[in-house]
Amino acid sequence: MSDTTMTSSSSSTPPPAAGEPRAGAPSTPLFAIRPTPFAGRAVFAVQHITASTPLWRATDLSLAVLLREYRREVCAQCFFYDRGRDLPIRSPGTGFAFCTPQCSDEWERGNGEVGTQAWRAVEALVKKRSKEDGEMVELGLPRPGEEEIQEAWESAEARAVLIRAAREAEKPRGEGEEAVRVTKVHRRAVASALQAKISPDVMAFIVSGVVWRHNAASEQWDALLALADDATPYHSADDLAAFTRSYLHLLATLPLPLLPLLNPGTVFTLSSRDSHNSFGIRSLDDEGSEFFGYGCWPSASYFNHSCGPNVEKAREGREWVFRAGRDIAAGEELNITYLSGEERRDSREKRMQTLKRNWGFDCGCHRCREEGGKEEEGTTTTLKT
Ligand SMILES: C[S@@+](CC[C@H](N)C(=O)[O-])C[C@H]1O[C@@H](n2cnc3c(N)ncnc32)[C@H](O)[C@@H]1O
Repeated sequence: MSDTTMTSSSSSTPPPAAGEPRAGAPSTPLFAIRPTPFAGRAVFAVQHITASTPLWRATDLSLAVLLREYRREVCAQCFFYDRGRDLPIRSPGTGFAFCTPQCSDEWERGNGEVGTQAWRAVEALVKKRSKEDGEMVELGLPRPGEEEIQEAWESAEARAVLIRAAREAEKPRGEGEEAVRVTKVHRRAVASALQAKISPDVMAFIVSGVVWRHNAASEQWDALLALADDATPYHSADDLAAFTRSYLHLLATLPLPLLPLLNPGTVFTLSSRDSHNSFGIRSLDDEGSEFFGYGCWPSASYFNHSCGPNVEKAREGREWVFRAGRDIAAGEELNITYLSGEERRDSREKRMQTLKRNWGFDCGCHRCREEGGKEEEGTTTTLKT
């Protein structure tokens, strides 16, 4: 695979045959994952489940972005939030805050030495620059198509080659090894990447994903690859530009051991899986009105959405727990809701718009079909076994 191939990404194991479980998919005697006619795979009860039964606990957080504006108030490890108060422990090097020394230690352990160094490097460069625009996602702009995405990454990679060569020169040379020749052209490529406009939250997305991949076992990467993907994950041309710019900036900045993983293939794969699978990390009271950021828990990403869900989900620190919201018959599809508390009360039309805008699908759940007066078979189905 070339570094700029956007349609696939290397997996360490061959894809499973039909009917075989997917890497990282949840496995329990209570439910099974099966294909549906119109909504990809979904989760189906394989036995009668009584209300409140715990169904699944997702502990497999992969990449996560804590928006920069919340970094003093939300614990970077367990996402604890004290109604806007600054948290007691602050890591000046990385800019993250923690609720306890244990959370701070766990965060460092999870990121490892190289990961912690990477976050320090990013903080040092973001701190030097005022927060620049480019973080706001303008809605309603056309999304870049596959060709535009491919071209943007190819053009970024042409510059990346020069930056990589300049960074190679930082490596200590062994005896007899020829020194890398860095010319004006290389230095200009590095300087221009460093001067480009910065997008701190996009940078955080890439760093989180690349550090996670660096530390993850190959099965964890396979679990991410197994998720539903989005071939056009960028909201707008500006969003795509923020990604290619941040990629070059990070190439000029991150610790050398991360550079082999920092390539268009990996960065695109992270966006393509994040797009249809991330969960918002929100405040736990007030119906989640504060949006701190988002993260991807591969094992939690097999539940389809319903506007009248039968499964309740709740975040407990860094984990998600799923429980039956009511009695569920064997064969019924298990659905969560992708809508926030407020959005759930919206009209059918508004809910459908929100889901289309944020997730890119036309909701085919029972509630939407009933409210739309449609009789035909929709996308949410019952498993007939
Ligand atoms: C988190 S994934 C859920 C699992 C996914 N169906 C799969 O095959 O991996 C979210 C995607 O599932 C599909 N989906 C989920 N709920 C749906 C619904 N109510 N109607 C139509 N499609 C839905 C959409 O393609 C959406 O982007």
